[in-house]
Amino acid sequence: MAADQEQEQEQRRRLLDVASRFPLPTGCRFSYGTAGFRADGATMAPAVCRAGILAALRSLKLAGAAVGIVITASHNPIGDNGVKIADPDGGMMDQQWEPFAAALANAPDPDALLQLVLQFVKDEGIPLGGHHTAQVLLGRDTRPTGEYLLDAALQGINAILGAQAIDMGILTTPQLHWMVRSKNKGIKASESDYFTQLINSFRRMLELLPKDKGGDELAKKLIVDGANGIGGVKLEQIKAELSGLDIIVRNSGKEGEGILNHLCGADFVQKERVTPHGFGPEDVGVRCASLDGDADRLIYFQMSSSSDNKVDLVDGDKILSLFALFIREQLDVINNNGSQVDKSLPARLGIVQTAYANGASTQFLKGLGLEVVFTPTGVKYLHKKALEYDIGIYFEANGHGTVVFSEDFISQLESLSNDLSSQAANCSAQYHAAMRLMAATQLINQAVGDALSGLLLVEAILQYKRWSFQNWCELYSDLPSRQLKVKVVDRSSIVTTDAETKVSQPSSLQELIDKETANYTQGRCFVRPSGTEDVVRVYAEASTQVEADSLAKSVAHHVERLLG
Ligand SMILES: CC(=O)N[C@H]1[C@@H](OP(=O)(O)O)O[C@H](CO)[C@@H](O)[C@@H]1O
Ligand SMILES: [Mg+2]
Repeated sequence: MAADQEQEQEQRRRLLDVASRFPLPTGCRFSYGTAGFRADGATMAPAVCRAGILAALRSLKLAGAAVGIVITASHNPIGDNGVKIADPDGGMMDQQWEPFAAALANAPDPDALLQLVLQFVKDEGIPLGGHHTAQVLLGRDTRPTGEYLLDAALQGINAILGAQAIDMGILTTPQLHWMVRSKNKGIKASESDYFTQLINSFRRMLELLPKDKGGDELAKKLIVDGANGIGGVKLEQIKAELSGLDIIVRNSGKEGEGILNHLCGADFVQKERVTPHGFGPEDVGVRCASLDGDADRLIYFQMSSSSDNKVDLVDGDKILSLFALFIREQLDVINNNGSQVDKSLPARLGIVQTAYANGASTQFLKGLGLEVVFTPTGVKYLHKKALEYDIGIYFEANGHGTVVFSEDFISQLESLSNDLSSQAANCSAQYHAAMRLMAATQLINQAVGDALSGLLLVEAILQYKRWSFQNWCELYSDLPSRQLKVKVVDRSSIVTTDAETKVSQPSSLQELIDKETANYTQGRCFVRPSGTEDVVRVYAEASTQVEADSLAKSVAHHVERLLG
């Protein structure tokens, strides 16, 4: 008993101590946004330290399962930084904990922080006091404030008795998520295990290419814009082992090559529709890809003319469409093979998009007979929805996305592959389709969207289909669209519904949007408060660029007038 009381005292002392080492500056307020906390890197230490406390508590609550912390601000400017927490399955932290995360980050003084933690552990039944272990894996990107913030996170984790922090080094966001997921599955979880899995499954995909299709070989050259972030660094490490591809990394993050996310990266190229820094006329006609600063976003592009720097863009919606076509094709081969009717693989395939998905992509996917559903913006919503299917494919237009397979589906696929491999059928189309799906489950990062693994799956599928960039780009034509940002006094005064496609408050705003939209052919427009910036976002689509611009502009005026 006395020992228990001592432990309890020690726990309180540690929490008070760490909170006084990272005081919250007056007037500072953190909100848990679409992807964790994000702000000027120099101001982030209190929030990151408290995220460390939170991650350790989360691990304690979940019987010591490993939880992850990534220190990154993704595509934001180099001066910013942020922190995201990964749950034991490798996905984003359970949303039910977000209010506590925000309250903890904003606790005004050490005593308030202690009381908050004590109340929370009581409510949640978390075994505080050092009798149980907790484990937190940490990773960070290449930002200059990363090391200092990593130390703040370590101090936060170490303030919880029984918690162990493991620094996994400088990583892409999806690498850390993959490590957390693998560790909790009891499989090898180091960086070299991650690379081996990617390289081997990519090789298997190429070994399974149809030999009899004919036609031109796909150009092997691929130029990757690494956004001067961590993704380019990692790709440089493995590119020599990727047979069948000739990868050139630009904006690779090497000293002197440029500034993180500045005039480069997936966010820049997708929004501006121009070439990133470091690309020029000699690259016309070459397949190119862009990653974002922490390599969880992927887009493709190609320059079509040397007279300007405009690009043809393949965004997340088209990557999703490519994955959907490929997976559906393999399922069709497996299930419609006349000679093996007894061997089928029933699978519910679901496509998950947000309101930002280009309307043409949704129409294309629905036209294929696929089930398409919508969630609010943010991977945490999309991923969760995708898990409801045997195979769930989700992407945001900006290039965040992945494919998830249910455990049940994977075990059925495994047993089907085993059955077929032991029969004369092992050279059949059905067997190859099953093997391709198996390789895809290994290649794609099922924890979270991953630009590196996504890129390799794209490349394998393009080779499988013998599609050039142009073939892919012409799958459907994007509807012209426009995104605008509006500064308002309080963006939280806008409340949305129906996966953010409608405004419920102020109600007069939705009436105005409807009235404006009705004036345009193929018009679609919605507004929502951003979860990462202090702005209201306006999105509009219409049959011409001029109309999309004009619709966005008139709705932005209404937002300004009502809330500015
Ligand atoms: C329109 C848009 O691109 N929104 C982005 C952006 O969220 P906002 O809540 O819109 O600020 O950042 C998120 C995190 O990176 C990303 O998931 C999302 O897609
Ligand atoms: Mg990112």
